[in-house]
Amino acid sequence: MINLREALKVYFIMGTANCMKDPIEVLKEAIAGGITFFQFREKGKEALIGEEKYALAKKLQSQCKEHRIPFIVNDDIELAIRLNADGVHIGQEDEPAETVRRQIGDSKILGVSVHTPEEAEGALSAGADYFGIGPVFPTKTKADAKPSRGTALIEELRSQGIAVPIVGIGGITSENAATVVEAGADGVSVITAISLADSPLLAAKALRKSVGERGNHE
Ligand SMILES: Cc1ncsc1CCOP(=O)(O)O
Ligand SMILES: C=C1C=NC(C)=NC1=N
Repeated sequence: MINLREALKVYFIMGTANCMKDPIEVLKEAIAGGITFFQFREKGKEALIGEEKYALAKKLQSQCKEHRIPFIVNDDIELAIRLNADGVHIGQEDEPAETVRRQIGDSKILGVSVHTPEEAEGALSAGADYFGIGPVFPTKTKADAKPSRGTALIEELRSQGIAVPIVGIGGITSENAATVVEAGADGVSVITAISLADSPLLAAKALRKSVGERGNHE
């Protein structure tokens, strides 16, 4: 099993809706820039479905495999199982985490979005391997995102002694990423900071640097 806390440092999430360029090219550059974890999140009105979605996911998964980067699927459990993906990420509105854990088995990674201490409690008892907490900062990428709450919940969970791996998400860039990690997150999860960057490579590099800096605060 990988060291999830380490792997969650720079967690890139994307689907066709988040890219202007070819998603395969965007992921190639993001990997070259140093992302450490990838989630295929195909959502929105023009989202691919069926065999087209599967074919793109397979190509993105093979790029991740080549560079030993965990490949996670958002929401679509069936696709994750068909691909033998490294895991899935689910929200509170999806199937209950207990059900998903049973479907994917214990060796796969289960990520859960949480917005309150109660949701965190529930996710933990369901066997979540990491939490996605956000939106930390305002974001336009997820239309139905809840109001941004900064790092309050991350700090609250850490003060309660909850040690589970956590990534912050929502409006994160290389400018504000360090504050998310300083608040107690193990890493940051981004969509547009990388997917819409002129150079996804340089964007990933800058994020890696800003997250890695926590170690240099000695
Ligand atoms: C999927 C998701 N969940 C909470 S905010 C968000 C969107 C994050 O996108 P961006 O990194 O572009 O703000
Ligand atoms: C909504 C989300 C929250 N967090 C993560 C890591 N992924 C998501 N899709």
